[in-house]
Amino acid sequence: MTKMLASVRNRQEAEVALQIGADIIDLKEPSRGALGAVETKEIAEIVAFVKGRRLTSAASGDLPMDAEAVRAKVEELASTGVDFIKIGFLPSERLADCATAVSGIAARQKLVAVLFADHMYPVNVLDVFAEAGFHGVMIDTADKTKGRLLQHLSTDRIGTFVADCHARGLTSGLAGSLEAPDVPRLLAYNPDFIGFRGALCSNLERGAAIDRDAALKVRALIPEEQPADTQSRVDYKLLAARGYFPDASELGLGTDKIFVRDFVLPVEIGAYSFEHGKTQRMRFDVTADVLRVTRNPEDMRHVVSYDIIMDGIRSLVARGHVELVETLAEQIAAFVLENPRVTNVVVRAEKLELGPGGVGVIIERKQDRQNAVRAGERSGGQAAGRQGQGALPS
Ligand SMILES: O=C[C@H](O)COP(=O)(O)O
Repeated sequence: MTKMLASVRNRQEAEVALQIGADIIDLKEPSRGALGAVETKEIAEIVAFVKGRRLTSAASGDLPMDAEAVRAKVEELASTGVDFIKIGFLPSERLADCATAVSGIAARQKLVAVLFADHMYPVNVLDVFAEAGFHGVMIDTADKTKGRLLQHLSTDRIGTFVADCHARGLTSGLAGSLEAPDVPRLLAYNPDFIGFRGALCSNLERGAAIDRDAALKVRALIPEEQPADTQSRVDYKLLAARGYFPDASELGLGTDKIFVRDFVLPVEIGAYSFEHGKTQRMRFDVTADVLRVTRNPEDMRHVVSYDIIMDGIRSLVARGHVELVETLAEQIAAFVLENPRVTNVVVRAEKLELGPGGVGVIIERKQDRQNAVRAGERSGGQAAGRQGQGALPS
């Protein structure tokens, strides 16, 4: 399951992170940059205060790409007893040397490399960290004034990054001025953790103190692991009030329809030879019946995001040439129905360049409850198209 990482700057904030149930308490001083370090002595004190109740991590500071400087700082942080050390890597011809310089430490301490979505890296960058024995790799943004993670990387590339990490035995993390609506979109790709600072503060102001209510809202968007015995005596109403919807059909609130209309994309599609090796415009309309989970929808916990449908269509289209519109329509329907809250979906897939008007297909598919429960149990997330290489800007 995906864990929630909360970046805190001191013990008071660590206490709030503990109370709201963050899975990883990450020590970072936001006024000192994207990976600003908290004083080492304070890190040790906060780790002692947390006392194993949660995982802890610490940011290394914005280090120069100098092997000895990186090694010395990481060694210093390892003495604090923190579970993970996050080390920022800027693109540099010395990046591999810096990673290798801490491989000895990686044998006894979990190290997480942080790459920045607003920088460009060589395509083999994940291999460097896997070979140096890193525990994981995380993408964040370096310049917090220049947009959210999803403004730098498409969900498709994020999905590829997560899959590429997993293929190398690395855990994967995502962060970068994330906001609440980003969360379900990112959960769909099953990253190992998602990290927040700004979203935990009032008005998304990452330099301000953590706001308990804002942090609780983010927490509620990321399903928590339930103790094994909760299944038999689960109270759906209570869980729903806390933001978890293991089986929304139990709530008896019926369904609403969400839709994506006139979504036009260039697609490699067609059975004719003249349709190969090029794209043609297609229009997609999708309407999904979604089980309601509350009478008063107020935030992202209560909805199925139409962004996820658009992300899914983009990912499926990015897989490459498809012969038939029927095939693509089925794939879109299957993807939408992977969400356990969707009971029915209508997909209209239309080629726009073959006739005087559009040509295509409309299909309607229903949820198979058995499959829905299995899909929900599997991951709590859904994603289409996790293929390809080079997820990071290169
Ligand atoms: O490690 C995660 C970060 O602290 C994210 O910070 P941010 O949400 O302000 O970009």
